[in-house]
Amino acid sequence: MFRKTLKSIKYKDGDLEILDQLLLPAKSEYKKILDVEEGWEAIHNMHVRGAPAIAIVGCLSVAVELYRNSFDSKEEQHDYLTKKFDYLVTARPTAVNLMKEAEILTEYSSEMVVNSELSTEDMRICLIKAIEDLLSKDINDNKAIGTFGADEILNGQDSPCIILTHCNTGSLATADYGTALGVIRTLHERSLIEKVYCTETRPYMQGARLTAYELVYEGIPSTLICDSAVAALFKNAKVTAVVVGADRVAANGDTANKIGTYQIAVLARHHNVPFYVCAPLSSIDFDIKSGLDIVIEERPEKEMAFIGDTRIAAQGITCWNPAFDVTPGSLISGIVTEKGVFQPDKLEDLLPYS
Ligand SMILES: CSC[C@H]1O[C@H](OP(=O)(O)O)[C@H](O)[C@@H]1O
Repeated sequence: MFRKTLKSIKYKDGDLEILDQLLLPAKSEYKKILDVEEGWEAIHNMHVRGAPAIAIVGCLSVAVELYRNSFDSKEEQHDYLTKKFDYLVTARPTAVNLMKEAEILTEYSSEMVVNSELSTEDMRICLIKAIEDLLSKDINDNKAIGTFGADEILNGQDSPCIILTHCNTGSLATADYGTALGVIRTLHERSLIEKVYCTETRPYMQGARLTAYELVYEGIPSTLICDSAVAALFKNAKVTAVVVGADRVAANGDTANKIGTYQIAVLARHHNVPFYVCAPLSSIDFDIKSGLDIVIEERPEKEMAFIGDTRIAAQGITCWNPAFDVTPGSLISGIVTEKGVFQPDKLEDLLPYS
């Protein structure tokens, strides 16, 4: 029986399962994550994907191990945690969220090592709780992004919107509700969506397989388009705004996001369509000055040259398969975060929150 769900992550008391997104939309099956190694593999092979979901599943896979283990000292526990996160962050290089959460948790752990009032067991319990809290924090952040983004797009008007989105930034890319797709959900909750257009998003097909699945599941009026149809859409439809996610935002507002985002931003500028990046603060990397310094992951040729087990590209052709591209801040109308909407060149205003 095909049981529809949008819950990308199921977690309770040290038991972790992920919705296997390589099987969607045909199959809705959960995959157990029994340790950090399996967490790394699920992220690296994209059984789970999406910058926030990657961070949450990575951290929860550490919580799974902390649940099962006990330690002879706080120093031993800190070393264990550090080694696990050093390994996890190698699963995929572009999204910054997991790296940031790893830094925060490792810092928290080192503070507990020197806190004589805390036992080794206290430290283990505190670390597990800090990781488990990421789930509810992500959902709350996404709801705030949804509200700020919807208010920004509406700009005081109350006429239904036509929105274009790229890739998947919904419940399947986060703990729930989503970032850019969270803005769409908020507009839909206010009955202010006329139509959502989502791109297929080759080659992993996040749009056709995941975003379309979420939009249909929520009953949001929507249409799927080829990645190559965006210019024609802007020419033929009055698109109110484009909303996309982010994997890493540099200090100057340049944003790495799914491949194809940059060309949509160029087209949006040409057609005077507002273009918004929607992302939590954990996607902003103030240590990176500009998009030039963002590492862009290249995925295996097979993911581009095949659909399932069927080869679609001519034998012998080489493929270039970057998973992301960088949109310059100059093409971004605003960066929608859980703290509000910020101009790409004014992200330093977010530093007090970071
Ligand atoms: C909620 S941000 C999701 C972000 O991650 C996606 O990449 P991938 O599917 O390869 O993990 C895409 O860039 C989305 O914008």
